[in-house]
Amino acid sequence: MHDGVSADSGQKIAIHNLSKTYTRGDQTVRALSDVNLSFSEGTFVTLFGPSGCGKTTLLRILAGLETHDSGDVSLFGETPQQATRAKNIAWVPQSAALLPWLSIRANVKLSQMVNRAADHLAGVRKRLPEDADQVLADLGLADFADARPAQLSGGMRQRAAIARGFVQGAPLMLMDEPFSALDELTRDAVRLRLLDVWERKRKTVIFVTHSALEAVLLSDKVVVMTPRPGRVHAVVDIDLPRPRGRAVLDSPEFAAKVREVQHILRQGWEADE
Ligand SMILES: Nc1ncnc2c1ncn2[C@@H]1O[C@H](COP(=O)(O)OP(=O)(O)OP(=O)(O)O)[C@@H](O)[C@H]1O
Repeated sequence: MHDGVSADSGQKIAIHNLSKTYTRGDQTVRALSDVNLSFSEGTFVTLFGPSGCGKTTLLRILAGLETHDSGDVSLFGETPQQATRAKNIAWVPQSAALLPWLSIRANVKLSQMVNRAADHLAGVRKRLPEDADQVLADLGLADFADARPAQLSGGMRQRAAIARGFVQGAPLMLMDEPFSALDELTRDAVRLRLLDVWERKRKTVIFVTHSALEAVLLSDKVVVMTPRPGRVHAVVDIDLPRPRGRAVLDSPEFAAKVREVQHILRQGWEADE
């Protein structure tokens, strides 16, 4: 365990002294206070903590969807707004948000086509091609590529949304509790699919969750956040070997790491009391 570190580099995600206050009427909420984090490319990072600790606010700032009051964010040398304009961020939302009139394949390829068109207009180098059918197959959707979203279960639609994120070819994927609407069994299965595809592609991912188990299973680093004001309490390295399949869920090392993360979160709460 170590504190969040600050650094700035074109090869990193670097967040330095980031603060954000919301104002509603005469009330203010300090959603984020002095957040410092730094991650290298290809890291799977989870923002973990209870409701109201600023996870979504931080993710939305990284995505260029929310402003911040002070501090700096560098996404591989770009501001969030520059990265968004250059289509260098893929956003995987809580609900799949697929276009109902398009097939799953067309949904997944749409953002890829939009991104390529944007690259062409901007005169920038083409991004690495991702084979949409292969990514759909990797996520267990090969037989549903021609189906419409309404013909899929919730878990399958969420897998399609994840496939769309990978296929976009953006170097950074931001995932806002993408499994929160799924039942526990489906959630387990989709987590393992995501893990499998990510371990082969190693994109930089920042993932929001309330679940210590999910955070430990997926991540290289778990950012433990505490509320009032939202801030980083600790960054925990998850050094469990990869690839991590279903078997890791039953290992004592996994259980110990989940307990460690939960304990660190409780310490953060108790320090506030
Ligand atoms: N648009 C807004 N206007 C005012 N306050 C807001 C707004 N968005 C978030 N907040 C407040 O900022 C704080 C952090 O909210 P945020 O949604 O980022 O937390 P979170 O950790 O993602 O919570 P959850 O896990 O419940 O989604 C909370 O106190 C919340 O009420």
